[in-house]
Amino acid sequence: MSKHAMSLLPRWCSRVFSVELNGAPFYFAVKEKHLGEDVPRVFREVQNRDKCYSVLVYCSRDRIKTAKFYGELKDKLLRDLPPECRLSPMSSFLPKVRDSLVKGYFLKGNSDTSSPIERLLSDLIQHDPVLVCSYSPAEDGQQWTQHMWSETASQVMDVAKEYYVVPSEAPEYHPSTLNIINSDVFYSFDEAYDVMKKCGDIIPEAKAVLELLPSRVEARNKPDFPVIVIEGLDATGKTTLTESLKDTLGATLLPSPPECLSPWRARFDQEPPLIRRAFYALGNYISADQIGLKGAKTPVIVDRFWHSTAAYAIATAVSGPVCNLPGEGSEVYCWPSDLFQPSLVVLLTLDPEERKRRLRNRGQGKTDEEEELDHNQLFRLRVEEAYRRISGPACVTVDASPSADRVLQQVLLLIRGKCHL
Ligand SMILES: Nc1ncnc2c1ncn2[C@@H]1O[C@H](COP(=O)(O)OP(=O)(O)OP(=O)(O)O)[C@@H](O)[C@H]1O
Ligand SMILES: Nc1ccn([C@@H]2O[C@H](COP(=O)(O)O)[C@@H](O)[C@H]2O)c(=O)n1
Repeated sequence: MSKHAMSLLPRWCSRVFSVELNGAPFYFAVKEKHLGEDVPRVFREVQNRDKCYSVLVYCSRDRIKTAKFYGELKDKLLRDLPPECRLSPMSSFLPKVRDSLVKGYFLKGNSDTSSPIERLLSDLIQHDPVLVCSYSPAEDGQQWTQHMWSETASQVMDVAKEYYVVPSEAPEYHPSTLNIINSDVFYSFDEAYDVMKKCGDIIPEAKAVLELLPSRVEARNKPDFPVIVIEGLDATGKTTLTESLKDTLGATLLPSPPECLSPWRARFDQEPPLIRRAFYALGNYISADQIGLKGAKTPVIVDRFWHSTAAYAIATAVSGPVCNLPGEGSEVYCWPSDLFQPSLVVLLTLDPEERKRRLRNRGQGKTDEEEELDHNQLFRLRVEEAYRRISGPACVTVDASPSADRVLQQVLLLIRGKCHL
């Protein structure tokens, strides 16, 4: 067994395992002795002929490689596994222990597919950073056991220990919340920069992004003029409002991510969350630099900023209903201490049906995340709630359903109240 896999073992019996079936998580744990507990739900409906496996990707020191490999693993499994084999997202974590989450996949096959599945897993365990387990009924035929596989110099064996699987309670928050900090959301320039720098060897575009970054964060003075950020889901009217604010206030309008990143955006949108989110986080620091420059001469209006970066990242990392999000007041919602704080952040909200109507009328292409917003009402609710929970500055919500002019007047009132313009 590799030394990385060994490091997962000392607290193996304290770990909780989660398998996501049709979007709902099922939790189980393992025990060395069986004390008459139930069979976990995820195994209850498994037929006698079925066989189950887990493939967990343990985190090597190279986070970039691990993140890339996790995405590639899914493609490989989908491509090489027999079509009858069912693949579900899986994770394992130590409750309440930060950064303890490891992700992977749960496979369900049957006696006809077990040989090709096992051949593929044997190959994986010898070449890739994975920990493989198989699950089978215990001798009494009532319980299920987990067998951990181990690779030796020449073969793969289901070695080590046999554990019983038992039901486990759902954690208070979604397990993904354990790893959000500095993997999905970056709280300092240095953390995001570090990821982008390490990408340089495998993603040539990363070098071009690094060259665009300001040399020193917070190097500029605080802007003399107010800086107003407009946030909201797509088609809530940000572009319409920011254009009007620019004209009415004689302000400078800055889009986010900044225009200089446009050539690289589609490239980074294809990358796993660690890399993609580092790209957007760095975009905010470039915007902050531009804000410092322009804000010395005019008020500045920014179309999206940090709220968008954090809210979309948190809402994507966590699945299921809004109650799965990290609790209100969690450090996950804190503003990065080294990032410029705008004078006012306005969040435009809109009834989902009206938003869809505006999207249809506009008739433009949509990004995958925008498609997701359309199809997945829970995702939309999680993004909106994450927006509301971010603090330092918190956003002020404005109903965007009245006419464009009424929305403009409403926001001007807020700006005049808060920014003395
Ligand atoms: N208050 C409003 N009432 C009715 N229609 C509006 C209003 N504001 C904007 N629209 C229309 O809704 C559509 C979406 O608006 P807009 O492009 O400003 O949204 P957005 O938030 O910038 O979207 P995205 O983030 O996807 O760029 C446009 O066709 C726009 O003309
Ligand atoms: N500061 C920002 C701005 C945007 N994003 C991400 O971009 C997507 C929405 O942008 P649109 O141009 O389509 O409005 C969304 O996926 C955000 O995650 C960001 O992260 N930070």
